[in-house]
Amino acid sequence: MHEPFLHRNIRGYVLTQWLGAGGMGEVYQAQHQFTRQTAAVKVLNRIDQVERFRNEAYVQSSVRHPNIAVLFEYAIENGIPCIVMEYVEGLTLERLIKRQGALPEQFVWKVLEQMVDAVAHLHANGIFHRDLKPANIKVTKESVVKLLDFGIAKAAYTPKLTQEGYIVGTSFYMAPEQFYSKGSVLSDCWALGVILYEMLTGQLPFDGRTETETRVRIERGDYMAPNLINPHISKKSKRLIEKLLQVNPKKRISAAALLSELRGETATNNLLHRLSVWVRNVF
Ligand SMILES: Nc1ncnc2c1ncn2[C@@H]1O[C@H](COP(=O)(O)OP(=O)(O)OP(=O)(O)O)[C@@H](O)[C@H]1O
Repeated sequence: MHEPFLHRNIRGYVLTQWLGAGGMGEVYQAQHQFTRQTAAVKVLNRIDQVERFRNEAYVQSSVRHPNIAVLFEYAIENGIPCIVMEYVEGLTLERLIKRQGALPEQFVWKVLEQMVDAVAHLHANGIFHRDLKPANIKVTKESVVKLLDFGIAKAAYTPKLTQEGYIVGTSFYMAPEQFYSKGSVLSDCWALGVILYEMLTGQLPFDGRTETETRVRIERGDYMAPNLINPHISKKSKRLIEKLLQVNPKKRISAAALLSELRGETATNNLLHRLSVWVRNVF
């Protein structure tokens, strides 16, 4: 394994362990030489991705939420951009589902509520994540959820990162409208529906033998009823999946409305949520 930055010191953080490599760079676990604070350091290894990397840092630093990994700093070390962020222990939801298959419904609800809370917070701040998938979500031993990856998130100041017609996101989790470059924050809600289905059944709702077959199924909203795979799924979960996997984004439930529903709140509270967002924006 090639681990070019292992043992290096980046802004006082000594890189102690290689965690993995993503589309843009290598991620290491690190420890601060004086404070002993643990961090994760992402080192850019594709110079053509520098705009995207900066965007990731910009988006991640502009939000503060208990279910979103905190960015500590953006550093340039010997000309190489690095992101120093909160280290999140635990497993990605992807590993958890691969290991366990369908997850217990009570646990799924706990995970879902935290995911939706984080996504509603992003949306309230004008951020569209665009790449929600189990590999970008970590769950700790205490069942705390953290969103990790903001590489292709879109905020108001995000530069145009993709070429015209280039599809952004991972196709299994993509909403129908994203194939036509018409994605919006509601496309994140579709991805939440796919993730919810996967957590409850251990299977993807739209999984064709080819990319085209997957796309056709997504565009038709053609998925097997989740209770045919897992008969223990409650009616409430099934209804939520239906509300999220609506082909027409106008008919899809928003993250804020879903959060209220999960918390058993009323439409009044939904209004209060919108009011608190408005107040935050005034300040
Ligand atoms: N803050 C973090 N704390 C702990 N582990 C992390 C953190 N950020 C990333 N990782 C881990 O590092 C590895 C690489 O992450 P990275 O986000 O670069 O890639 P990816 O999600 O696999 O791919 P891509 O960026 O292309 O979607 C993954 O195993 C990921 O779980």
